[in-house]
Amino acid sequence: MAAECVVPPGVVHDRPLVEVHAGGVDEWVPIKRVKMFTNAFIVQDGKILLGYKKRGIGQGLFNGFGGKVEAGETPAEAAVRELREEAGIDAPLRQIGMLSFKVEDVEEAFHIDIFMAEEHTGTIIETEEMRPQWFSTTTQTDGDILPPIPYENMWADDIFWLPLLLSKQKFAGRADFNTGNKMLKWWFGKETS
Ligand SMILES: COc1nc(N)nc2c1ncn2[C@H]1C[C@H](O)[C@@H](COP(=O)(O)OP(=O)(O)OP(=O)(O)O)O1
Repeated sequence: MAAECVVPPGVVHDRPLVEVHAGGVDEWVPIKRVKMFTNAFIVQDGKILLGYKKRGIGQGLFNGFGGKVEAGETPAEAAVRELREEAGIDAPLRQIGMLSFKVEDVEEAFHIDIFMAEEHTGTIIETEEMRPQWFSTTTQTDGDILPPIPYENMWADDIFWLPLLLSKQKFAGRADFNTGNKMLKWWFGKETS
């Protein structure tokens, strides 16, 4: 019999999920309030566009392009706006994932809708917030020009779910962090096809 899949509190999903990675301490920290964010990735021609965050949350790390969902916006509208603001481009974004993060001593949990597109229009530019850079999504060979995805310089959760995004599998998950950005407990799952 298949093991029961206990989806953590705060993880919003329409369809059944199967566990892919889980670990850490026994209990989830209770979530009282949630703040909505977006994060968007362009994946095309064997490469992924990431941005080096120059300020604010996640400064000094590479991430997708995104930010807070503003009043009156849908997450999809916010994702398009943030991609344009942070990288100067437009893309036919579609939602591929949902993540919930609770950081110790931060009252509001992060609810982040994750988007991706396989094409874009416009010229990629460096902005006040982000320095965009392409990375290779393929197995490295000596002839590769692009560097591999810099997981060592990204949020600790990314290595658990970014491979699901790259293989276009819908996913959801949660991680609880301490104030030093160390993951205390985590769970990531993908939709059953
Ligand atoms: C805790 O783990 C996280 N992992 C990942 N992969 N991404 C995260 C994590 N925590 C936050 N993020 C993402 C969510 C957003 O895309 C950004 C933060 O957005 P920001 O605060 O920069 O939002 P803006 O509206 O752009 O902010 P400004 O007020 O600076 O314009 O990080």
